[in-house]
Amino acid sequence: MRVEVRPYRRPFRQPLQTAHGPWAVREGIILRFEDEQGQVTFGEIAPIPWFGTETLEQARAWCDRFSRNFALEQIDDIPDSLPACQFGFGAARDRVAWVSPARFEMPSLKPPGPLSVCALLPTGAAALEGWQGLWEQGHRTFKWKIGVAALAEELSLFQQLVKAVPSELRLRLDANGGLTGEEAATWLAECDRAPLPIEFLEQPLPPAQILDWLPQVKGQFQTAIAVDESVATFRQLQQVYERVGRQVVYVVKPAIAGDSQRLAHFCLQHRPDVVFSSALETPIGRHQALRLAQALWNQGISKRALGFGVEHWFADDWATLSAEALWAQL
Ligand SMILES: O=C(O)CCC(=O)c1ccccc1C(=O)O
Ligand SMILES: [Mg+2]
Repeated sequence: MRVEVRPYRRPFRQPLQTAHGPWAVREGIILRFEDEQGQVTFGEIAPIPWFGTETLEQARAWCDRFSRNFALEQIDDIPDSLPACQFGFGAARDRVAWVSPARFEMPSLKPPGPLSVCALLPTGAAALEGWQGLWEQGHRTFKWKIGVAALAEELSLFQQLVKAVPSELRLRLDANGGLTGEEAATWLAECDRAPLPIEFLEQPLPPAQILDWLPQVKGQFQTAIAVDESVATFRQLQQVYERVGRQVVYVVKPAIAGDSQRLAHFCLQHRPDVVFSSALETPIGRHQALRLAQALWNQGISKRALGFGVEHWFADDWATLSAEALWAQL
C-alpha cells in the first residue's frame, strides 16, 4: 500500500499548565494509507516527549524511511522506542480484514456520551468556574491538574472547589509527577476528608520515585493512587504491573502505548484496573484509541470514565470534520 505523511499543528485555546510547564501547541503527524483496492485509512502519530515517547523529529525520521511504499509487515519492525509510531502505523492494520485467532477485533465506534467521559477542568482558580458548563453538558467525572502552583494555594482552591460542586461529582487529581512524598501524603489526607469521592490521585511523584514511595502510604489512605507517566509505554506498563499489580490504577493512553493489539492482549490477560485516556491527539487518533477502549470495555475491562474530555481545550473544531476533510486542511 501507499502511505502519505502530513504534519499538523493544533493550538490550545490556552496553554495547558502541568507540573512539566505550559503546553501551547499540539504537534503531530497524520498518515494516509491507500491499499491496492483504493481503500483509504488514516492514522496519527501524536508523541509526548516529556512523557517518555519519541520526539516529533524521531517520528518524522521513521516516516521518511517508509517513503511512499509500505507493507503491513513493516509495522512489526517499528522499535519500542517509537511507541507513537507503532500506534500510528498500526491504524493500517486495524482496518485490514485478515482473520487470525490471535487478532483482537475492534468493532466500529459508538461515540461515548458525556456521562462516561471525564472532562479536563481548566487549571488553577479557573476550575472554580469552569466545571459548570461541563456539568451542564452532562459530564459527572472531572480532572483537575495539581502540582502547578504552591501547595498551600492549591489546597485552598481544592477546598473551595469541593465545597462548590454537587456531591455527585467525581473528581480526579493529576499531579503529573510534581509532588514530593510528603506533599502527596498531605493531598491524600485532604482527599480522604473531602465531602465528595476523589476517584484517585494520579502520578503524585515522578516515575523514578513513585514505586519506592508506595509502600510508605500503603493502607494509610482511602483515596486510590494512579500511575500515568510511570506506564507511558507498553514496556513500562508490563514492568510496573509486575511490581505493584492491583495496588494502583493504570492510566493508559493508547496513542502512546505502542501497538494496540499487544496492549489489548495484555489487558485481556491481566485485567488491570485501567483508565483509558487521551494524549490530546486529533479526532483521527482519538477515534482509534476510543475503539480500542470500547472494545476492551465490552470485555468487562475498566468501568471508569474515559479520560477523553479534552476537545474543548482546542482552538478549532476539528471534532466535527471527517478524516478526509481534516486531511485536506493540512
Ligand atoms: O486523562 C485525562 O482525563 C485527560 C488527558 C490528560 O490529562 C493528559 C493529556 C495529555 C498528556 C498528559 C495527560 C495526563 O494525564 O497527564
Ligand atoms: Mg496524567
